[in-house]
Amino acid sequence: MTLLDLENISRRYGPVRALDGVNLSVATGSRTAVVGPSGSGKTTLLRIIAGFELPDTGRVRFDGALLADGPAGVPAHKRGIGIVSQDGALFPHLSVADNIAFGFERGAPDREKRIESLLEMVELEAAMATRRPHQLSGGQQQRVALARALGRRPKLMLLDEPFSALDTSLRENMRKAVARVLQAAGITAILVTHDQTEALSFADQVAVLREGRLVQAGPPQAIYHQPRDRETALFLGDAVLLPAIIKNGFADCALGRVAVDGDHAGKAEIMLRPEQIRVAVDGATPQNGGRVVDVQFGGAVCTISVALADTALPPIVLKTSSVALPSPGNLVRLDVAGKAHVFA
Ligand SMILES: Nc1ncnc2c1ncn2[C@@H]1O[C@H](COP(=O)(O)OP(=O)(O)OP(=O)(O)O)[C@@H](O)[C@H]1O
Repeated sequence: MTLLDLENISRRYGPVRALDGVNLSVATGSRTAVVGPSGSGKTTLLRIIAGFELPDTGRVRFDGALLADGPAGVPAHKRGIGIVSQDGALFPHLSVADNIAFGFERGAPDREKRIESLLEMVELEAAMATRRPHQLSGGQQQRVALARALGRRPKLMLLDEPFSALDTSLRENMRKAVARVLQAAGITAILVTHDQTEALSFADQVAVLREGRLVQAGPPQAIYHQPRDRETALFLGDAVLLPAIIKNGFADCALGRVAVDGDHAGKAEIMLRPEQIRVAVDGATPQNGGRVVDVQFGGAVCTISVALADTALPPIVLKTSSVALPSPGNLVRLDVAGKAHVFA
């Protein structure tokens, strides 16, 4: 079932088209991640859903109600949509408990019990309730911000880069914790992030914006392996791009004969994710491999550049483990796993 439906949303700021005809559906109970380069319209989209901004044209439907129809709309505080921002935006002069209870309806019964259960939900100790925000770590502050937003019992939670101020390991823990909490509470979520890995691991739908347009939306695996175009492919991760001739489900390219998706025939560009190409130091011949021209040791994941035989293409960049790492000058065998993607 659809909880949120964005229909042809456009928004301009003077000459800037922040959003241009965006259509997006969000299913009840799902997690959507919105990604895109800086200035592509992510925050504007979130603010339009929250009700802090109204579209120039287009409709926002939420839970059976029309929240915005062009510049006419329901105000943010009447939408029942929660939001957690980058800095958490806690009230510095209020205790954790008072911050959390801020969202409760006036004279709410069971105040203390609800605070306690929200703290538990976001995995914070009850003893934290009396602290002030400045006495908490960044991760703890974000958990309180999430508890405060959950306290309003929203059907939809908007997460605007809520992990970006945290360091890498804490980020990952928080992302998992937030996903767990939202799932347990049955709350639909939309996350805006700059971090592609975060988007791909958090969401069951990834929406890619570019210059105010929705380029592609779909499950993370599909977006990653079958991106609409070269730009989206490179935005979401490293990619090996090769010219090829396609025939009967196979591509002839500088890596030899490679299975491809789709039913394209003729000249095309194909894409492989580097992890689809296995590097072996044994059994290499010029027909099934290439020569290592550069090795970057990186601990668990190392990067090697390989010049393919009989081609003027620049060396391809691959990832490999530090075990049996080749050296520059070695001839290596390259085996492709899975199918290459063809840009139609
Ligand atoms: N209030 C505003 N007035 C004028 N221009 C604006 C305003 N808000 C956003 N813009 C412009 O609209 C475009 C989209 O901005 P938006 O903040 O939505 O992008 P974003 O994808 O969230 O970017 P970032 O990743 O850098 O946060 C940008 O070109 C921005 O400069």
